[in-house]
Amino acid sequence: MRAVLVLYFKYFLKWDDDLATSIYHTFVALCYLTPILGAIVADSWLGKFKTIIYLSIVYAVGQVAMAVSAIHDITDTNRDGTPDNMTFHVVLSMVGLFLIALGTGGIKPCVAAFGGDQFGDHQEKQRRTFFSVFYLCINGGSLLSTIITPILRAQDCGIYSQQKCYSLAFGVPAALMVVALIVFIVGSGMYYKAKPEGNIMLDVCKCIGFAIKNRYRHRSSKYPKREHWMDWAEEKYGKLLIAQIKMVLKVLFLYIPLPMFWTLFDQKGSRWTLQATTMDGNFGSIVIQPDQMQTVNPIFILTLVPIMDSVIYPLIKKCGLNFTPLKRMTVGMFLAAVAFVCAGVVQLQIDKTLPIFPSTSQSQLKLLNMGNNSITVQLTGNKTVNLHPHWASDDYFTFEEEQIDVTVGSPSFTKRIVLTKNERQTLLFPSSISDEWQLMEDLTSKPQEGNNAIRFVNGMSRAVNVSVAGASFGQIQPLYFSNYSQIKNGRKAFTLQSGSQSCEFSREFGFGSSYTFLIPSTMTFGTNCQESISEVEDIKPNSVHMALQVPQYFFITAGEVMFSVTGLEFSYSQAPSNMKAVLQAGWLLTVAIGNFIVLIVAELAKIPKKWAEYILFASLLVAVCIIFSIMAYFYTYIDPAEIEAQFKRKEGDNDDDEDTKAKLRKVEAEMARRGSVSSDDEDQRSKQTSF
Ligand SMILES: N[C@@H](Cc1ccccc1)C(=O)N[C@@H](Cc1ccccc1)C(=O)O
Repeated sequence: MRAVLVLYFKYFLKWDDDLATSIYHTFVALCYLTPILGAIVADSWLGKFKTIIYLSIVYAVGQVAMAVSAIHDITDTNRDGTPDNMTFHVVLSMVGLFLIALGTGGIKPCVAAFGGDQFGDHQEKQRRTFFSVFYLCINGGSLLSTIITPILRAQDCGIYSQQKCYSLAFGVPAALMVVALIVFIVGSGMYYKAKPEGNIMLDVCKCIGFAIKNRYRHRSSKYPKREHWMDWAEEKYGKLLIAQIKMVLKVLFLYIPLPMFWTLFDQKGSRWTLQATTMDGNFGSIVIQPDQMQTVNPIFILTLVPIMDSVIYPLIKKCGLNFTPLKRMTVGMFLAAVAFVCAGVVQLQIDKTLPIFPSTSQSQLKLLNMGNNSITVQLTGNKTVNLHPHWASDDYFTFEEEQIDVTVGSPSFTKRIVLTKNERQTLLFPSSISDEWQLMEDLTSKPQEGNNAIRFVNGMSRAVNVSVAGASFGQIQPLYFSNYSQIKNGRKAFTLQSGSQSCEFSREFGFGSSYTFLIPSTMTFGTNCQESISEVEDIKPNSVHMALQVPQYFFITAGEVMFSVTGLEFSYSQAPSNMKAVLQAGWLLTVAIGNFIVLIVAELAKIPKKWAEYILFASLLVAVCIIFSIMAYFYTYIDPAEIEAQFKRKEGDNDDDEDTKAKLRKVEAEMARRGSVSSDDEDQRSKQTSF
């Protein structure tokens, strides 16, 4: 759905680029923030199973709302193919997106934690595999949707008029979501469903608040220190709750540096795609568009996750190395930094091929002879150029002056030309040099999105109409020129028409070039005018191949597998039983914060050299990686189920309260179900050094 969202905003709702991208990013950020709500609902009230079901319904309703909002016929009363009441479509789609974000919040943290719940403590390996499979599924879905949804959107549909079918692109995922929900409900009897234990988040907040207040009240040195600041809640709250809060806080503290990973990771969708627009995407029989390069990430995930799980990790274990989850995450961060170094190196190669555009104190000029005779042109600074008929100077001349004298032919004819600073221009010489000279504004940057910028100069004495599939250059007046039109890569056939006569010529285009085509006065209209048209290359096509981005995608994805898949499993295994979904949401929060940092960094990091920006990001991540590895060094892995059992047992011994004893029996039954060793074994106890 995300794959076509921006296009829906732009072409259906008719929003401009800025509004479309802002709403898109807000929606994505909301999708990673709402898990906090979903997790609180699951852990405190509904339990994970019911939360997944209810919020999947919310999600499906949101998706249906999106599909309905994209039916143009609903408000197309005059049947001209465009909606007549745009407010209806905007409001319905915003409601739809809000419901989807809310639904995502319920599903994402709960599915991961609910999946984890299905495994006992003796099934650590299987649980790890589950998190890998979970990740594979997300990426399989992501890959399929990026391929299928644009195809669905490209279909024409409608009752009164046929338009691009956004409703199908939103409707098919809605239908699939309903099917998935039914499958999930049908399997209900097969799942283990842990019961929620009341409003745990409220208890947690109250307990933390009390500990802080109590610590402040006893700040005087006459009170003995306690091992942990949370121990100041002991007067009012049970040891178990305090121990559980300590577990969560320890993990959350460890999460502080993690958003930096996602800050780099999320830039593959923005900076790396922009980088791809300055590269050549021709892979022989297939041509890759810049934004399609992003699919390399899920493709690599689908191959790297099984390789890591079945080859790399076992191999490392065989070598006798203890590759703990936190070590994996550290290596993952480091690999992401390597990916950015690769991106920097690729950028250096690209920079070498980019044209040198004029600085703020310079202007650049190209000369184009429209006439049928060679001319000699002399420019200020003793620059002399011979221009053949219908020919242009090879490159631009750079000037620091604001105006220059241009002298042509013999007997010579001189004109003073006023140049524009920071601009590129082309000076057109007509056949009869005493006629008016035209000055055209050229591009001072590569055309956007890997497109090619094309324009025509009409050297004929009659108007010519030029068109190409998907673009029209309009009617070009004699001895005048057209505006630029953006065309995609591939072979393009142009039709030139003057009165009842026409002719065609075609040409292959790469990525990111700019051409001026001259229609000479000598051209005769026939079936083919291929030979007659002169072309002037203003900006060379991209020459650094997009395949050079593959190494950076490989490293960032390898980093993602080590960091993200491990992080999901780590968040589950280190969370107390009643806060599993909450810690999953905490993990997703690091993704959300990373997304926000990207927005801030995009504004702040205005380094003129792009390659230096990549290296800066890589260095920042290495610094964060070092901080994280130090924090990880001091982290002690725990077995929350075992700790909880010990506390319950102790509470049960000291307490005659039936409720506590019932809770203890429940925990022990749960431990037995999970196959955990419920013993007083000293060895077991010593495993949890911090508690
Ligand atoms: N490799 C990415 C591909 C992707 C991007 C956007 C949406 C779906 C997939 C990926 O797997 N991203 C995951 C990362 C993630 C984070 C937290 C919990 C589970 C997975 C994503 O869902 O964004």
